[in-house]
Amino acid sequence: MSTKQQDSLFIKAAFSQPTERPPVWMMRQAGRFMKEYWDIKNRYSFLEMCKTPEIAADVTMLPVDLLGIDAAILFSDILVTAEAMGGDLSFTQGVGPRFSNPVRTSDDVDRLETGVVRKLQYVADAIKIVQQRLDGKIPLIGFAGSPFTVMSYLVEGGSSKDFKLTKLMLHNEPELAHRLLAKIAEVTTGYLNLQIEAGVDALQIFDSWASALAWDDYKEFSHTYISKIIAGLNRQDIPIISFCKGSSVFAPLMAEAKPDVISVDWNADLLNVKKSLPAGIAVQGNLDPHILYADKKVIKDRIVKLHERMKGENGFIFNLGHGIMPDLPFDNVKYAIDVIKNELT
Ligand SMILES: Cc1c2[nH]c(c1CCC(=O)O)Cc1[nH]c(c(CCC(=O)O)c1C)Cc1[nH]c(c(CCC(=O)O)c1C)Cc1[nH]c(c(C)c1CCC(=O)O)C2
Repeated sequence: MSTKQQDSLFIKAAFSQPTERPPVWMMRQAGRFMKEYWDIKNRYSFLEMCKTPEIAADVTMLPVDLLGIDAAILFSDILVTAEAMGGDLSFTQGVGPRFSNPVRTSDDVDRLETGVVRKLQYVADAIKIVQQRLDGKIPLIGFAGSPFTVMSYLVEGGSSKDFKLTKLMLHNEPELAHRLLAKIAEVTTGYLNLQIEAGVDALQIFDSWASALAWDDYKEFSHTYISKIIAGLNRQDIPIISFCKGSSVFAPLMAEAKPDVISVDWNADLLNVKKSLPAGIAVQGNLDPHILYADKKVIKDRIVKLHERMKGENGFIFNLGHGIMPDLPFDNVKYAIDVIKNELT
C-alpha cells in the first residue's frame, strides 16, 4: 500500500482508527445502474471488459469520477478464478453467469488446474493502470470470491436459487467437496497475493451465498477455507474485508478467520454486531439496498439513523448490506453518498 493511503478515511476506518466521518463506498458501484457503464458494455462482452485492462480500469474509475466514493473497487468478477482453472464461463444478458462444463464428479474435480495464477495477469495489469489513474487520491479494493461461493457456480453450472446440487455434494460426498474447495482456495490465495503485489490497498472476500448454509456446514465448508486464505496472504499492511450474506448469523465465526473488517447484511443491528466482535474488528454496511429505491427523505432518514447508531464507534465503513441493483436510480445512489459525505454531523 502506498504511504498516502494509510491516512485515508477508508484505511483508517478499516483498521479501527478514528475518522472525522465514516468513509463510504458501495458494493457493485462499478455497474449497470450507470448510463456510462452501458456506453462501454454495449461495445464489449462482460468478459472482454474484465480481461482488457484498459477497459476494466475505465469502468473502475466511473464511480470514482461520477459518485465521489471514498474507495474504488476493481472492476472484475469473482468467477475469473474458476474460469482460469478450466471452467468454460459465459455471461448472458438476463441469465447471468454460466459454466457449460459443470464440476460434479471426481474426474471433473481432477481436471481443474491449480497452477493458473499467471493466467490472471490481466487483473494485475488493470490494478496497475487504476493505481496510476487514482494517483493516491483514494484506496483501491481488490477482491475474490470465497471457495464455497465459487464452488456453487462451478457445481450448479451457474446461478442457483437453492444450491441443491452444491449442498448435495457437501452432504453426500464431503471428501469430493473438500477436494474441490481446497483447489479453489489454493488458486484464490495465489490470486489475492498477485493483487497485493500489483498494488491494491485492501482486499474483500465475497462469500455471497454462505447464507444458504447451516452453521456446521458453513464452518466446515466455507469458514475453514476463508481462514486458510487469510492466513496465506502476504498482507503487509493491507486490510482484509470479509463479506457474506448471512454475516449477521456467522459473524462470530467470521471473526475467527482474522479479517480486519466484517461486512454485515441488513438483517442485523450493526452496533450489536460490532459489540459482539473482538476489539479491533471493524464493520462495514449495512443499509438495505432497497432503501435506495425510496424517496430521498426516507434515504436520508435511514442514513442518519444508522449514523446515529454508530456514532462514537471507531471502525465503521458505510456501505450497503449487499450490492447495488442494476435498476436503482443513479440520482438516489449519488444522493445517498452526498448525504454521508456532507450532511452527517
Ligand atoms: C456472486 C458474485 C458474482 N460476481 C460478484 C459476486 C459477489 C458479489 C455479490 O454478492 O453481489 C462480484 C462482482 N461482480 C462485479 C464486481 C465489480 C466491482 C463492483 O462494482 O462491486 C464485483 C465485486 C461486476 C459484475 N458482475 C456481473 C456484472 C453484470 C454484467 C453485465 O454487464 O451484464 C457486473 C457489473 C455479472 C455477474 N457476476 C456474478 C453474477 C451472479 C452476475 C450476474 C448478476 C446479474 O445478472 O444480476 C457473480
